[in-house]
Amino acid sequence: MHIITYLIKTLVLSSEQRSDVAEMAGAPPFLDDSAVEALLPWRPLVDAVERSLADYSRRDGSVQQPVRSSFFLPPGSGWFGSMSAFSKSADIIATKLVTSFPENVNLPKIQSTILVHSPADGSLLALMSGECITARRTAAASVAATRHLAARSSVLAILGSGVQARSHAEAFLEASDGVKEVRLWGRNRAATGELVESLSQQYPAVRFVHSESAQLCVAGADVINTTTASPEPILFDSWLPDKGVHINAVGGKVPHKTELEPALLQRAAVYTDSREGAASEVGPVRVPVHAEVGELVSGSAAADKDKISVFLSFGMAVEDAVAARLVWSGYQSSGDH
Ligand SMILES: NC(=O)C1=CN([C@@H]2O[C@H](COP(=O)(O)OP(=O)(O)OC[C@H]3O[C@@H](n4cnc5c(N)ncnc54)[C@H](O)[C@@H]3O)[C@@H](O)[C@H]2O)C=CC1
Ligand SMILES: O=C(O)C1=NCCCC1
Repeated sequence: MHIITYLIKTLVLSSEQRSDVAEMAGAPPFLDDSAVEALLPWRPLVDAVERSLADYSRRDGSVQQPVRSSFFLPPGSGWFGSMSAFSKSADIIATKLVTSFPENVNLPKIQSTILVHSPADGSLLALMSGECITARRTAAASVAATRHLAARSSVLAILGSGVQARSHAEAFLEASDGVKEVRLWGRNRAATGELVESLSQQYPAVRFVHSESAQLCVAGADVINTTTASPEPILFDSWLPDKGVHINAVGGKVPHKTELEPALLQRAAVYTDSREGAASEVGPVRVPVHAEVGELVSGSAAADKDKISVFLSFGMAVEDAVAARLVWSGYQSSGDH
């Protein structure tokens, strides 16, 4: 449904008037999260995000993406970010307006809307709810990084039990081969139990473990995904071996990466999505970046196999753009307009 149409229909008009407005032509459609979810299959998304990382890292103009602008809202509990990118290969411009309100109870803590523009003539093509895209493209970036950095993905550990925890479990199970066991630990025991139960029903062939502690969860895991909003470290250096583990560090206190103990970051080989993004948001612990994941994808840099690897995922607008392209193309060919 068109967003202007929707707003007018639901807020102002009588039922007869509503059907007249529904016929109004030319307004860009608004795709809500259930529409987006139905048009965003995992494997094409992971492939598209992986390619977007490589396109970005080439710095050849095929991706235009300024560092996102953001600000905190007084009294400091909220954050607003504006992130735009053009992707030549996806032939799209996308702008995501995103907020983080960690104290929200009845609303998602991360909320967003995406505006999709045509690079051919600048017209506004569509508006999309950004929550599903954010959940999925972030997990897709972790799967893409894991493809290039992990020796194995047989045992997966996920710290956290929220939106990103679920999307990471789904992304690995849908788009990564060889996952046999998924362990989950979350500070909120009840929410973690519910997530384990729900995933067990969704993927009956996979072994899910509700871990008693974060340390037990990560012991012996091949891939660790940290997906909490914790402002303090939840993953510690002494818990992990010298090498043979890959970590996707996704969460933290927005916008900084705060989930990993500094000693762990300092001894790991650190990778990121964007050096510029990392430089503006990494927080107080400064570590050298070995490579961007996109450089690994394109082969212009090689992974350091002698160390634990950490992918510091800050989130990039070009990931939203290629996800929005999949949704938009699916919508156009669905006949649902
Ligand atoms: N890198 C990226 O591109 C993106 C990163 N994020 C970040 O990922 C994190 C998770 O986001 P969502 O899953 O959407 O949020 P959510 O609110 O659905 O889940 C947050 C999880 O963190 C846990 N948590 C909160 N405080 C904690 C603490 N002090 N110690 C341990 N666990 C704690 C909660 O129990 C919950 O399991 C956030 O930090 C968010 O900013 C979100 C979207 C994109
Ligand atoms: O890239 C994103 O989208 C986000 N990144 C940091 C936290 C909020 C959402």
